[in-house]
Amino acid sequence: MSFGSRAHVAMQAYGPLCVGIDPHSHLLEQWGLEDSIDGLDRFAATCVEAFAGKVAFVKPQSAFFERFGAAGVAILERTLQDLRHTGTLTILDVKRGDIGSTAGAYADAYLDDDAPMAADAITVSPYLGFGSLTPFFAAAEKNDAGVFVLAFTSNPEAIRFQTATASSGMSVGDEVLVELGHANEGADPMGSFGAVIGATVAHLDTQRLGFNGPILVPGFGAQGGTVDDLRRLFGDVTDQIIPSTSRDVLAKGPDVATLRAAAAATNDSLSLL
Ligand SMILES: O=C(O)c1cc(=O)[nH]c(=O)n1[C@@H]1O[C@H](COP(=O)(O)O)[C@@H](O)[C@H]1O
Repeated sequence: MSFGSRAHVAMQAYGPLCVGIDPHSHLLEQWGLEDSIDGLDRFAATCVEAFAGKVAFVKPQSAFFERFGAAGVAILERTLQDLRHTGTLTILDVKRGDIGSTAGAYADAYLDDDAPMAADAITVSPYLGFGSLTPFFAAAEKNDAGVFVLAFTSNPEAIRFQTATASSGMSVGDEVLVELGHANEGADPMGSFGAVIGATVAHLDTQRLGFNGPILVPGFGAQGGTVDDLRRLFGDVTDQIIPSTSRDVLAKGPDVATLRAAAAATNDSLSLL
């Protein structure tokens, strides 16, 4: 089944929430863990225990694993493998993007079903041109995986760049959404090629949101995005959105039941959308 279909099923079963696994050093400390490989290992294993089979999506943030070098990356690999086939889909947050031939190697690393680091979906950056992402789309299609392309990100610096006018006359971010519409054409109930749009964005042209794909919405929670913001920004397409929060839920750890309850409460708050 395609990633878009699997995402649709998971959202129906568990609600739309994505919980990010972002092992910040201050969270490790807050959980009574050392800022070390052993601490990272315990943190990631606790997240898997808390969220596997309980939420639709989990999004490990690669940077927090990479900071420990190869040993950290090995823990990321294990985390992704432990989440496979639990009903919870993995979105590996790596924000990759490069010239096409190199993009192909990144696609092999993360989207090939047999790769040690295989995820259900990854985040990618379109700033080498939307066309440079073709190898990611091809690999995703072949492996029933998904791709989330940065469109309007949650950080305050983004707006000057992503709302700039491209040579097409559209903003850079809108061009990403239009291209995603082409990539998802004909998919039912939802395509596998998504956008990343922050919950903190001031304004969105809702006409551009009908691109028939999932919308990953970080910035919800710790960065200030609220359920009201989701309603304001995504009005007619709230059934496409995957609100994502990391610190807001993770701060409730390390107790597994408390983490689970925090994710469930957040999912409940989203049922009002
Ligand atoms: O691609 C992302 O997930 C992402 C895009 C974006 O626009 N903003 C954003 O915060 N993120 C990621 O989402 C997570 C947000 O974490 P919290 O602010 O703790 O919920 C981090 O891992 C960010 O790297």
